[in-house]
Amino acid sequence: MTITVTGLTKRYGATTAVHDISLRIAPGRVTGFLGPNGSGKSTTIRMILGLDRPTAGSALVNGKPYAELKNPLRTVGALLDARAVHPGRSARNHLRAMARSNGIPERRVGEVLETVGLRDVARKRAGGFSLGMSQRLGIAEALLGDPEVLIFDEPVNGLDPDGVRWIRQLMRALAAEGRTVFVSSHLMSEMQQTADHLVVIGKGRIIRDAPIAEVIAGSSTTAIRVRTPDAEALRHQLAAATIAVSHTGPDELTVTGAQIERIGDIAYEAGVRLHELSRRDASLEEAYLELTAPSVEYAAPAPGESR
Ligand SMILES: Nc1ncnc2c1ncn2[C@@H]1O[C@H](COP(=O)(O)OP(=O)(O)OP(=O)(O)O)[C@@H](O)[C@H]1O
Repeated sequence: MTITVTGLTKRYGATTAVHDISLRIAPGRVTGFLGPNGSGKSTTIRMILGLDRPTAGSALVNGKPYAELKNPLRTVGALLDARAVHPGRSARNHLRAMARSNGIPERRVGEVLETVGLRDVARKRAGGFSLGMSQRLGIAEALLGDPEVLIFDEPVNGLDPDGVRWIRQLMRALAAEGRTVFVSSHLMSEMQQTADHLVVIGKGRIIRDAPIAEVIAGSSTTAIRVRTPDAEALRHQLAAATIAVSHTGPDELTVTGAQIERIGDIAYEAGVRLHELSRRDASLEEAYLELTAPSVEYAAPAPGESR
């Protein structure tokens, strides 16, 4: 099942939270949804879930607006920031009530409690849960209807390293089962290990919608290092091919903005001997910060720097 967003726009008075975005979020992979604070991620997710009405455009799940889905919880499972669990209710009773009112078989309650690791505390009051346990209960809710589409808004908030790794493995497993997994996060190192595809948004507009490998390769901090006894000769050849050399040492060059194969070919054709030709990939964090720098609304000066 695909999430299809077309020309989606949301205005709150004078603020345009989401501005004419179009996306196709495909099944069988984890799509990360990234963007600075206030860039419109939650607003977009709320519109996909029918919790907010678009000013213009549409957000469809399997071709239909959320409100028109026959069995919404069995189609789309979601974990949002704010969850409302009656604090006096046990996790099990809470899930049972949800299952009952949504035509979900009761055996799913035991299954999801097992999946999220809350089986042993299922009879305890949810009000006494730690942040991490509440987060797991929210995920149990999302999984309850065994939906094909899963949307997680900041799922690793408050989880310890073990919980963070568990979420990563869960999302990978859900995508491997062919489900559509859409997840927002501010944790770049985590996203780098979890997502196949990224949507980056800034000030309500799409900045990038591409496989994660492309996003990283597109960063100017992805560089190629060349070691050669003929550095000067190679530098001339690269300049002639308008390839940027960012650093030259006595027997080495650092090159940006070119494919490694191209550099190897240029060296070969010029008869330049290479002792090393290697790529240093940018981290997702570097690529992300570069992409979103113009869209950051709430920037603080760097420590020790005045504005
Ligand atoms: N109910 C609302 N009324 C007025 N403005 C709103 C409302 N909801 C969101 N906004 C505004 O819309 C913009 C986008 O907010 P949104 O919460 O979607 O961003 P976000 O990317 O999820 O941010 P964060 O990473 O901080 O959670 C912000 O400028 C926000 O102030």
